[in-house]
Amino acid sequence: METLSHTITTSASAKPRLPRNDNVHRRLLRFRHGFSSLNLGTLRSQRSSSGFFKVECSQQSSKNCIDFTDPDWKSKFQQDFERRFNIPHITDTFPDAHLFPSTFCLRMRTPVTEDFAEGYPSDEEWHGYINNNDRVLLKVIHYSSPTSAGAECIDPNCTWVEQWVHRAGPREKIYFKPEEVKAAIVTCGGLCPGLNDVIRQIVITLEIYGVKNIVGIPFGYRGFSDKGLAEMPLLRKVVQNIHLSGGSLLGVSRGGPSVSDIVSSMEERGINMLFVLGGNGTHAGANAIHDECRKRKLKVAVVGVPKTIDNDILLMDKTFGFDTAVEEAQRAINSAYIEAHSAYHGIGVVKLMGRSSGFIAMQSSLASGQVDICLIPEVPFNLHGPHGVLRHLKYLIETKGSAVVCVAEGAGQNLVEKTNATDASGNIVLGDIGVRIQQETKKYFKEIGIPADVKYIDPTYMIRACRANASDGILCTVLGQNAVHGAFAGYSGITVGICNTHYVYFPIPEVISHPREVDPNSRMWHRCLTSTGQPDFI
Ligand SMILES: Nc1ncnc2c1ncn2[C@@H]1O[C@H](COP(=O)(O)OP(=O)(O)O)[C@@H](O)[C@H]1O
Ligand SMILES: O=P(O)(O)OC[C@H]1O[C@](O)(COP(=O)(O)O)[C@@H](O)[C@@H]1O
Ligand SMILES: [Mg+2]
Repeated sequence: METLSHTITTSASAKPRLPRNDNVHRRLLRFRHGFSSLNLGTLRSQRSSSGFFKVECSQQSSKNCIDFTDPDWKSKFQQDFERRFNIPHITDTFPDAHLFPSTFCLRMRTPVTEDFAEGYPSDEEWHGYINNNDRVLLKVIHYSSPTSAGAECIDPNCTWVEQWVHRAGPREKIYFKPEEVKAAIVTCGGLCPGLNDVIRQIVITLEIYGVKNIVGIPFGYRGFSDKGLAEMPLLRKVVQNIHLSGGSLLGVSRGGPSVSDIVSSMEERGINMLFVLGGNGTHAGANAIHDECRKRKLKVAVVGVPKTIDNDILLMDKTFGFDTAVEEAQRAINSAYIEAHSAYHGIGVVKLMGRSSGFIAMQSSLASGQVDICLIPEVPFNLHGPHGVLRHLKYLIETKGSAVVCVAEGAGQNLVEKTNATDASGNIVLGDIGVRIQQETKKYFKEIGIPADVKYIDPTYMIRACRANASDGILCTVLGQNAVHGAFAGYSGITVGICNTHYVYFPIPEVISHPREVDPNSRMWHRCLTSTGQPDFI
C-alpha cells in the first residue's frame, strides 16, 4: 500500500499511559499535537526509534492525506476542502433542471388563501437573498503554534489555512414550483428539546413559499413502511402551538425499514422534499436516501436538521436542544448538591446523557459550579487506587464535608460489565456507570470506616422531554427556515448548522464521519477542570 509519511518535529518524550485502542490513541495524538479532527481519522502514528512521532497517511484508505513536504500542499488542501464541502445540487443529476424566481416573498402575507393563477408575487428588488457564492469561515482562530491550548492544526507548523463553507438562506432562484411540491417531515432517534419548534418552522416557511401539500411521517423512518401509520397533514394552524410542549408531534423511533424501501415509499407517495430531523444515525439514513434518489433519477431534495441532545455532530457551534438540556441538567446537579450538602458526609452522583461525548456533563458542570468531579467518555479514569476517583472523594469528604459527581453515561465503560446488546438502530447499549459509581462509593467508604451518605440521581429522560428554552427556540427557528430555503434552492444531501454564529449548509458526510467529542486539550475542558478543581484520575 502506497503511503505518504513525515516526522513530526515535536518530541514525544512522555510515554503514553493509556491503553492503545484506536479511540484512545486518536485522543492521545490530538492531546499531544493538537491536530484538527479533520485529519485525525486519517493519521496513523508510531513512536519511532528517534523518539519522535512518525505520522503516516495511507493514500488508499484516506481522502485527507497531505504531503507537507510538497510546497503546494496548502492550495491542494484548500481545493480538496472545497470539493469535500461542495453541497450536492439537483443540477448534478439534472443539468437542465428549470429554475424559477423565488416565491419566498415577505410582502406576501396570506399565501395559503391566495389563488396563484396570476403567478406568485415576487420580490426581485429585495436584497434579502443569499448569493450562492457567499461563504462562512469554518475556523476563526489563527493558532501560532501547535502547542497553543486547544490548537487545531492541519500541518505540524499550524499554518493558517482558510476553510470556507456555504452560507445558508433563501436564494433568488428556486428549483421547485411550490404547487408541485409534496414535502414530508420525519423525526428519528431519541427525543430532544426543540423538535416541535423545527417542525413548526419548516411548515410555516414552506407555506410562505406557497407549498400546500405538507405531511408528517409518524414515528421516524418506521412511518414509511408501517401500513398502520398514516401520514399526518400539516398546516400552519396544526403546528401553531406545538412548540409550547416538548417531544415530537410526529413521534420518534429507532430502527425501521431499509433505505430502498423508504425511497420506494417516497415515490409511491409523491414526496419530492424530505426534511429529516435526527442525529448521526438519522443523517446517515438521510444521506443514503439522497444517494438512492439520485440513483433512481428522482428530483428530490433531502435536507437534514441535526438533532442531538449529546451535541455530537461535527463542525457546528452546537445542535438545538443542547442548551436546554444543560439548563435542565443544572437543576438535577443543584438537587444533588443540596442533598449532599445537607447530609452528614453527603455524596451526590448525577448521571447525564452522552453516549460517546461528554458535552452535557462538561457544560452543566461548568454552569452549575457545584460539581467536584466531572467524568466524561473522552477522558479515562480509575475508580480505585491512589489517584482514583474514590480516593479523591475521601479527600473531599475530609476537607469539604460533601461532594458532587457528574458523570456522562458513556464514561468509564471499561469499568462496567459489557452486554454486547444493541438497540434497534444498532447503537451499543451502555453499562450503567452511574449505578457502578454509586455502589463502589458506598463499598469504599464502608471499607475505610468513614460514613458516607450517597444519593444517586438519573434525570436523563426528564432532560430530554422538556420544551426548548429561548435560545434553542431561536436556533430551531433559523435552522427550520434554512432547511426549507436549502431544499427550494435545489440542494440535497445537505444539513443545516450554526458555525461561528452564522448559519451554513454542510454536505451530510462531513458532519457525521465520527461523533464529535470533547477535546481533552480544549480550553473548555480546561475551564471545567479549573472550576471543579479535580485532579487526573489515572
Ligand atoms: N448507517 C445508517 N444508515 C441508514 N439508516 C441509519 C443508519 N444508522 C441509523 N439509521 C437509522 O436512523 C434512525 C435513527 O438512528 P439512531 O442512531 O437511533 O438515532 P440518531 O439519529 O439520533 O443518532 C433509525 O431509524 C436508524 O435505523
Ligand atoms: O433510551 P433511548 O431512547 O435509546 O435514548 C438514550 C440515548 O439518547 C441519547 O440522549 C441521544 O441519542 P440519539 O442522538 O441517538 O437520539 C443518548 O445520549 C442516549 O444514550
Ligand atoms: Mg445517534
